[in-house]
Amino acid sequence: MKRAHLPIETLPAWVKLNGIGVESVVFGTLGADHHENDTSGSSSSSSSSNSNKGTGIIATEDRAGGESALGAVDTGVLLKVPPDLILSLETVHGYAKSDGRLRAVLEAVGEFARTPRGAILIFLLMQITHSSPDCTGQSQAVGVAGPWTEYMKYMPREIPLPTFYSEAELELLRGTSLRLAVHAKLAALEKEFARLREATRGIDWCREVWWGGEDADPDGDDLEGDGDDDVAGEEAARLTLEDWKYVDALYRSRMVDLPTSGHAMVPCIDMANHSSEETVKALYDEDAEGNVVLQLRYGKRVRAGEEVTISYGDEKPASEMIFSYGFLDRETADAKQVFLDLDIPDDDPLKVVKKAFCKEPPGVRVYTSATDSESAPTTAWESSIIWWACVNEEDGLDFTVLQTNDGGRELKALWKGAELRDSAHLSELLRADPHWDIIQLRAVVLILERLETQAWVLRETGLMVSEIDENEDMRAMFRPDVYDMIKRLRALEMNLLGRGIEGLAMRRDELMASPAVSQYLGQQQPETAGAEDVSSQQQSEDVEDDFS
Ligand SMILES: C[S@@+](CC[C@H](N)C(=O)[O-])C[C@H]1O[C@@H](n2cnc3c(N)ncnc32)[C@H](O)[C@@H]1O
Repeated sequence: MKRAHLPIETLPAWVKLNGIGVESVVFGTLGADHHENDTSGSSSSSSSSNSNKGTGIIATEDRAGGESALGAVDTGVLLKVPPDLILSLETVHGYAKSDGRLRAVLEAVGEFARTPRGAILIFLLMQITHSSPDCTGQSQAVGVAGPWTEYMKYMPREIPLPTFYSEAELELLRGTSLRLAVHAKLAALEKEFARLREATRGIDWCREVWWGGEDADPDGDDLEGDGDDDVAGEEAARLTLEDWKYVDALYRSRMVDLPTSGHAMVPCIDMANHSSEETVKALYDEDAEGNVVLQLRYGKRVRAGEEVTISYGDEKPASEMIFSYGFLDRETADAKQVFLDLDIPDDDPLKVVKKAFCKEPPGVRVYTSATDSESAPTTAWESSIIWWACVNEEDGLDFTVLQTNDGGRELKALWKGAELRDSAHLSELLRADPHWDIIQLRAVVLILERLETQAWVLRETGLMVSEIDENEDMRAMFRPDVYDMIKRLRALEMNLLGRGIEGLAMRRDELMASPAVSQYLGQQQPETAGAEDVSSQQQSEDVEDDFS
């Protein structure tokens, strides 16, 4: 669906009309590296720059948060957005009270519309539809237009999130933790969009405006049984998966978490770009009247012409910054976290029941646990599924089916007779078990293998990246900003994996030397050979067999 856009220079009129308080700032287009006192509005994208920042908030005069000037304290308030403009689960349902069309769509999608993301995405989609050049003459049919219908025209034409990467750019993610996340997200978006279509094509205006009118089959019946009805409908549809990806990307990159409104979008506040804690100037908050304010931090100064930034969260991993916001700060020196998929092996006879108990996503999180300027950062890992993967019936894990009072049946998991509540409870009991070192060693070996595989893929696909580096024609297939950023992500994640592997290998060696493990390995030898006869070579092979 085509979208309507307005130049950012016309935003002040919208701001005034809607009662937003603005003090000492303007909205403007920025280059990637906007410098102090630079209001040139350039949008340079030199090779040393980060991706283009788009629109931002720029100070028009010198201000100092919390400091006294002429006897009055500067509260540092730069923007004040009234509560009725906040887009949250509650306000979307508020709009729906006086807009039957919106209400019908929210009702049709059911549970999804009772989440902030679901309600807001549908609302945004309706605003885009209202002003789309594709729907001229039909906007009456789409329900009530409001301030957000106009505000949507100031949203970026393109959003640099990975859900919009080309096939070639997605290939560059191979070996990074972002690849898994992006593929899962794309699959989820496709599913959501199919459900939206299914749920709303029975609504007259949706069928007419979104799904291609008569070609859209309201009953989902394919009378000829050749699948053509659906295909024809999809081809004629004005609303496409790209539109759904667009509203999802808007929400992801502009959503704020407010103390009372919860997950919400706030016009104008969402024009604030990010900078790291050292250089950040402002923060957002809700005041006593429910307004959302953008405010200078206490003791922070801005000078006229300088960009006013907020922090999107300095603790966020590199992959998450790219996933949610589409950029990676130049100063980022650590991936901070890598999440890798890791599951119970298929040949585990208890896999199905174990998975019924492990509610957490099957994977392992490797993260930087401590940093100091003196030594290399240390890493740690966390995984719930690993404890289910490491123990079996012969160790003391058991599953049993109990008859409930109402005649139903309930599956129970037990560790050495004690009923298990969840993964955390299993891990707690394992830590207190006399065989803890042995179980731990199995976990460490499995995680080490997973990290080594990931590092291997990253290294192998790194060869492909080196080839692209050497070949201008190949490089032309990528947007320079995206190419450069993913190369940095690859290097950061390789560094974190390397540190993780080193730490785990050391831990494996420590555990192998533990008396409990030596004794256990001794017991695994044929009776003729005493534990002392087992050479270290043999022991290491046993560990490979027993612990992988
Ligand atoms: C909340 S919006 C900020 C307003 C946005 N620049 C616009 O044009 O509407 C977040 C988006 O701004 C961009 N952005 C914010 N801070 C950035 C930075 N430090 N470097 C590059 N892009 C940035 C990213 O595209 C991000 O997804």
